[in-house]
Formats: sequence, C-alpha cells, structure tokens
Amino acid sequence: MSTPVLATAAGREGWEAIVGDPAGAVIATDFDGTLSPLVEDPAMSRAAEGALDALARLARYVGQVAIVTGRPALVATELSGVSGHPGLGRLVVLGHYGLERWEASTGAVTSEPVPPGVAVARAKLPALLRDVGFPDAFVEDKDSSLAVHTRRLPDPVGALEALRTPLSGLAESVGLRLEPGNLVLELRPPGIDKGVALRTLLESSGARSVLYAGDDLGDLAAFGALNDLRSEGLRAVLVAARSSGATELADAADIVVDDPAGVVTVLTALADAIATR
Ligand SMILES: O=P(O)(O)OC[C@H]1O[C@H](O[C@H]2O[C@H](CO)[C@@H](O)[C@H](O)[C@H]2O)[C@H](O)[C@@H](O)[C@@H]1O
Repeated sequence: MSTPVLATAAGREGWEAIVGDPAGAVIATDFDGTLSPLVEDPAMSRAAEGALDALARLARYVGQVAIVTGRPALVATELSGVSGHPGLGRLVVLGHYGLERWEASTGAVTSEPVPPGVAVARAKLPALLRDVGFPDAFVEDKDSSLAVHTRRLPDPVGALEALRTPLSGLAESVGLRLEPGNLVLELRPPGIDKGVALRTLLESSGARSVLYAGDDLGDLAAFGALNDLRSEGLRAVLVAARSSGATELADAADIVVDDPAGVVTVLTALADAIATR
C-alpha cells in the first residue's frame, strides 16, 4: 500500500522517524469515529473492518500501541474487541480521557477516584432535562462522567445548542466541566483530557515518535500536546478522520481521511512501510 498524503514537513518527518525506528514509536488512536464508524446507539459501536488487524501488525514492530478514548476503559475494550485479539497482548486502553488505564497483558484496570460532583449531577440531570424541554435526550452514564447525547432527538444540532448553557451551569455548580463532542455534551471531572493522557503515555514509554489518530473535539487536546512535544524533539504524525465533521482537527492534521476505513488504510500503509524498510 502506498504512503498516504502527508500535508506537512513535520508529518513527513514523523512518518520517517516511525518507519526508521519503530521500537521508539507509539501508535495511539481514538475509538469512536476513528477506529469505529459513528452510529446512533453508542452501545452498538464496533471496530471497523481490518482495524484490529492493522493495529496488531503495527504492534509487532512498535514500542506501544494504545487506544485513547472518552469511553470507560472496559467499555472501549469490550466494544472494540481488542481483548484476546491475536497480536494485541501489549495494548493499553486509556479510558475516560486518561482517568483509567486497561492493560491487555493483565486484563486489569487502574483508575483515579471519581469526584463527588458526578453523583450530584447524576441526581439532578433528569429534572434539568425535563425543565429545558429535552426529557428524551439520551444520558450515557459512564460512572466517572455523564454524556448527554442529542443524535436521536428530532433536531440534534438545535438541541445541542439549547442544552449547552443549562448543562454548563450544572457542571460548574458541582465542580465538573462541560466538554462538547459530536452531538454530545459531557459533564466530566476537571484536569483530565487526551493531551494529558497521551503525554503521560509517551513519557512512560520513552517514545521518540508517535502517530495519533482522532476525529472529534476531544482529540484536539491530544493534537495540542503533540504540537508542544514536537518543539521538544518528538516526531509526530497527526491523523484526522472527518467522521464527526470537526474541521478544527482536520485543519491541524498531517493526514486527513474520510472515516475509520481511511484510518485503517493509513495504519496498514505504515505497517507495510515498516515491514519493507
Ligand atoms: O474518545 P472517543 O472514543 O471518540 O469517545 C468520544 C465519545 O464517543 C461516543 O459518542 C460518539 O459516538 C457515538 C457512537 O458512534 C455516537 O452516537 C455519538 O453521537 C458520538 O458523540 C460515546 O458515546 C461517548 O461516551 C464518548 O465520550
């Protein structure tokens, strides 16, 4: 498979660094919209065809392969099907934007404590949604955070906008942060994001290079951290999938693809390049 179009010199340097020194590389990818096509019901997300095989091929050569997701680590593990997948025995899943870490080698999850504000928000949320006219908004209770989805409402974008201010008020009143995503508003603990999670992973694995793929606003923090780390000498390839339509991410990427199938193509091309170097 041929090398994908790398729009920037920094991206080309990152790609060459990974191919030339795979043992020093981390391959990290978001789950929803990047490894798995977006679907109406979050419980129905599955890894795209070929995604796990592409990751497993890369895992033979690189220092670390990881999924960095807003999902709870065990949920992402289950939906993606990574547990027990051949070749993914060293994979890690950083869940809840880094609050949790699942290791394929042990099957164990480590996690930070959940702030008490989550329980208060959980109790107040149904009445708030009723009061503002969206009693049918789907609330995904992720234990450490609460995601209010509008995808299945009659006017998903209008509902998202109408819910932003009241949910922001609720989050603030209980010490949480409101984070927007693709037709979702999440009330989650402060101080965690994919930038912090990825930086910690890269430091602990002594990475000299990284490829990170994402699709949504929650991935901007990871892109930001990688841009900062580039000025400290890390080589990086930033991949954006257009799944969620977050143009900010595509604008900041070295490689832009349409969807998870495109991400699989990029991962496969990288594995091919390493295998034939
Ligand atoms: O960090 P990620 O792995 O991308 O997770 C971000 C959120 O993804 C999920 O919501 C998104 O995907 C759903 C399934 O395709 C879709 O229905 C929803 O509209 C999207 O926003 C997940 O449900 C959230 O918990 C994650 O935080």
